[in-house]
Amino acid sequence: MPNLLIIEDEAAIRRVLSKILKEEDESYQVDEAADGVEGVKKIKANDYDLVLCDIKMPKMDGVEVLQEIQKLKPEIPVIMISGHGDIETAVDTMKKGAFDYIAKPPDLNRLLNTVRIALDRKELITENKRLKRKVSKNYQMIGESEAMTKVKDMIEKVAPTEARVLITGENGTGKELVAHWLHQKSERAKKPIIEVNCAAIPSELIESELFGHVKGAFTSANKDRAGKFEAANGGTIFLDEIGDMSLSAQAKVLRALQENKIQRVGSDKDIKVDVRVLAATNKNLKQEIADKNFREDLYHRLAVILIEVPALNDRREDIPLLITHFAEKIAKEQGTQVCTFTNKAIKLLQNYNWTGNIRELRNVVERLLILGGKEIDDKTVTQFSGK
Ligand SMILES: Nc1ncnc2c1ncn2[C@@H]1O[C@H](COP(=O)(O)OP(=O)(O)OP(=O)(O)O)[C@@H](O)[C@H]1O
Repeated sequence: MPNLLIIEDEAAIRRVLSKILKEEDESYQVDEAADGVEGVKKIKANDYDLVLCDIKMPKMDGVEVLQEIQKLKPEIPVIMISGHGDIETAVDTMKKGAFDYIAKPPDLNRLLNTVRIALDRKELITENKRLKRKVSKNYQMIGESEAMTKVKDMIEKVAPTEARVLITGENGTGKELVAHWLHQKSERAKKPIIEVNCAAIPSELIESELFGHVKGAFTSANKDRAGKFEAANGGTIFLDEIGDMSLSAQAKVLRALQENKIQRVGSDKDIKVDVRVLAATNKNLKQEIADKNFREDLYHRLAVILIEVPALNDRREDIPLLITHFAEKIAKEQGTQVCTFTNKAIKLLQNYNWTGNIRELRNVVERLLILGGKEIDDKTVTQFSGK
């Protein structure tokens, strides 16, 4: 239900605006303030999705109110209402951050349109914030073992630089998580991180996926299309499972890294790109080089910094923390109660041979939560863990 506030000293205009808005949409909750001071007080006390604010008012004028809102709650869009004499001021308020302005007497269509657009934008901003919070929660990195501390320290050091990083480690150890942290803690964090799973894309499509193509480059290319490198411009590209990339794609990636230029498939026009490259693999690339499956020159370009993510079996001391973390997370996702694990149950899980690493540990915790009840003991673990 959108909450709107009208700040206007002329009672008649306040009433008209309020009526128009309520008639337009029954869900609009419209509140009123008779001057700037009252308006600011209300904004401090309540959550509004939109403020309509007159410019000329006694006590505190609209420009001051706007500045106050931007200090208090900058996410609220403000639409200024201007009289004949203050159109110039109204235009000026837009430079100061007002969403828009409408002239008195208000044109109905224009007013409703502006209100709708402002509310949509506010919703997008809120949604965006929520998603960002969710993403950063999802990418929590648990672990205080020596091995994990080393990884975290390395991330802190390397993330703000432009260095390319090769992340190695077994499946499910958290390589993708490391890549996201490197991006989030870099200057490029405001731009996207684009992930490409090189193993999941057929080799004949990988070049077009990475570099895009022009119409007619191949049978199904019915229009020009940008690739992932262009999409990541200004940000980061994360080439996951790079050990599975075809040799011809490797040659093109090498060129992109050497020259910061790419060409769409089917075109010889160079496109400049500014992309930081992070790559990950669970393969032993040195062995792949020896077997002629991976280019040595590309390896050296990619592995400026190497981060090796330890296997879970090499950092068992993190297992109790991870169990609690996943137990809480899963309970939250499923809306169930958080369950506890007895010391014996934790010991048992600590001593397993984890071949699927953290991903496998999460699955086991989930299975136990579903089947085991409120307290998980060693017997339940033996019964249900499926190990
Ligand atoms: N240190 C950690 N703390 C909490 N969760 C983690 C940690 N490391 C990994 N995870 C979680 O474990 C799962 C697997 O991690 P991720 O996908 O990063 O592994 P990966 O090494 O990239 O796997 P793959 O090689 O299969 O692509 C994800 O759900 C991730 O959020």
